Amino acid sequence: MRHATYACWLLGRQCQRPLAELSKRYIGHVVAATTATGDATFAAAAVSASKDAAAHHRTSSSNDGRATVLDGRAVAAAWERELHAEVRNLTELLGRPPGLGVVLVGSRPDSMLYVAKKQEACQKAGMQTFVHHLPDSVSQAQLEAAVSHACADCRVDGVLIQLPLPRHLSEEAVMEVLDPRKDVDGFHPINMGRMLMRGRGVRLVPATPLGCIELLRRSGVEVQGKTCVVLGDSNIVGTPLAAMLRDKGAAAVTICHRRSYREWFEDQEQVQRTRAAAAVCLPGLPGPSRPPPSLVTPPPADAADASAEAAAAAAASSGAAGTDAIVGSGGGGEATVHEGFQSYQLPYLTRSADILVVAVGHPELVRSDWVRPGAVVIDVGINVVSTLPRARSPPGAAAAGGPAGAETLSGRTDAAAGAPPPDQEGDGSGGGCSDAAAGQDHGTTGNGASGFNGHGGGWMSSCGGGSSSGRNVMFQVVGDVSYEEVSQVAGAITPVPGGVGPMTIAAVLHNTLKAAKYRVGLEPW
Ligand SMILES: Nc1nc2c(c(=O)[nH]1)N[C@@H](CN(C=O)c1ccc(C(=O)N[C@@H](CCC(=O)O)C(=O)O)cc1)CN2
Repeated sequence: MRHATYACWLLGRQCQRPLAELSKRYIGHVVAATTATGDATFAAAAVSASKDAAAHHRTSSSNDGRATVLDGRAVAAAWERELHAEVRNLTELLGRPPGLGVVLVGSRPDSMLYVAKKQEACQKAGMQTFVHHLPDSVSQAQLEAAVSHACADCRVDGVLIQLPLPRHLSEEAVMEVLDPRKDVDGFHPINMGRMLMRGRGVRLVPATPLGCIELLRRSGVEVQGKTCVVLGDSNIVGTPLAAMLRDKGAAAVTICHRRSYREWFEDQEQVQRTRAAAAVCLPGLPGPSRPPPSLVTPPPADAADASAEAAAAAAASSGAAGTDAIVGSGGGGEATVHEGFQSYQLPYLTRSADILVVAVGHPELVRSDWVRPGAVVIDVGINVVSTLPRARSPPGAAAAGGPAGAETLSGRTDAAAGAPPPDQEGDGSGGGCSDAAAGQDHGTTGNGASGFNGHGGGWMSSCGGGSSSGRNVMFQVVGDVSYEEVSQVAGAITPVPGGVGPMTIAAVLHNTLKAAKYRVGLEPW
C-alpha cells in the first residue's frame, strides 16, 4: 500500500498526469514531453548565485552566515544549452539525431522517473531515446541479450542500464556486455580502468561524479590543492569521484568506507552510550580517547552502569579485541568498528575537508558539527522520507540519523529491512537501494517540485484516499546532509533536490554526445 501511494505521488508529481497514461509514456520508443522542472525565480537567481560562489571561493574560505547555493538545476540547464549546439552539428554529421538507448528493468518508480528525465532532456536537446523496458522477472541471459541488441542498434550512440537491477540480476556481469564505446555510464571495466589508472587516457566516466565535477568547475570552486573527503565508496559515485578529484589536483582525497559510517545509521543514543562506556573503560583505543563531547548523550545512570560493566567485562576477557565485542554488531556478528578507526572519529575526518562529498543514502546524516566552516558540501543523496501529519517537522529539526518524526522509505538505511549488506553497492544517488522482495519502498528518488522550505518535498494527499492508516501522508525529499544546519556553516552547498541530480542528467547527455563523437571520429577512442 505504501509502495503504491509513494509511487503515485512520485510519478504524479512529475507530470501531473494519470498513472496509466504515464506508464504508457515510459515504455517503448516514446520521448517524454514534460515541461522542465525548476522554478524560474530560483533558476534566475542561480546564475548570480553561481557567480557569487565563484567569487566567494576565490576570495574567502569562511562563511558569512549562510552558504552559497550551488544550484544544479541552473548549472545543468546552462550545460544542456551548450550541448544543444553540439547536437545540431552531430545530427548533420551522422545524418540522424544522436541516440541514447536505455535498458530499464522492472517498474521502480524512482528508476522510471529518472529514465523519463533522461528522455525528456534528450528530447529537449534534439536527441532520440530508445527505451527497452523489461519485466522484473527477466533472466540474466535475456537482459544481456537486450543490452547487446541495444548496443548493436546503429541509431544508438550511447547505452545505459538503469540501476539498481532486481537482486537476481548481476550488474557486474551485464556491464561486461556493453560496448565500451557506447557505455555512457562509464561502468564498463575498460572505462573504469582507464579512469582509475593514470596514463591510460580517460574515456567515458560515470555521470554523477562527472556532474559533481562540472558543478564545482562551473561554480568556480577550485579543486587543486584542496583536501577532499568523499563519504561513500560506491562504484557509481564515491570511488570514481575520488579518482576524478585526484585528477583535478586535489591535495588529498579520502574515501570513507561504508563501515566508517554504518554505525551512524543505528540508534544514536545507544551507540553513544556504548561508546562513552567503551572510551571510559578502554583508554587504549586508537584515536581520540573518548568521543567528542558534542556527540555524547549523557546516559541514564543505570544504562551507563550497565554499559560500563559490559565494557569492563569485555575488556577484561579479551583485551583490545574486546573493542569489537563492545561496539560491534552484537556478539558473534561482524564487528562494525575496525582496528584503527572508530566510527565516532568520522566527524573529525569530515571536518578536515575543504570539499566534502556525501553519497551514503541516509537522510540528513551529516550535521553542522561534521563540517568545517566555509567548506564546500556536495550532497549526492536523494532520500524520500514520509511523515504523518502529527509529526510535521522541518528537516532542520531532525534527530541524529534522520528527520524527526520522519519514517524513511529507504530500505538501504535499515539493514533489517533489506538494505544491501555492508559490502554491496549503494550510494546516495538512488542507485543501490531497494528491496522489493522485502516489500520495502526504495527511499532514494528525486523530486523536481519545490515546496517545503524551498528545497524539495511537500504535503501530499495519498492517492485514492490515503495511506493504510487512512491519513494524509507527507513525502519529503532530503539529502544525506542536514541542509538547514549545514548551510549555516558551509561556504557552499548543493540543495536536494536541485543539486547533483540535474547535473547527472546533463552528464548523461554529454557522454552520449561524446560516444557519438567516437563513432564519427571527431574524438579518438
Ligand atoms: N545507470 C545508472 N543508474 C543510476 C544512476 C546513474 O548515474 N546511472 N544514478 C542514479 C539515478 N539517476 C540517474 O540515473 C538520477 C538520480 C536523480 C536525478 C535527479 O534529477 N534528481 C533530482 C530530483 C528528481 C526530480 O526532479 O524529481 C534532483 O536531485 O534534483 C537524476 C538522475 C541511480 N541509478
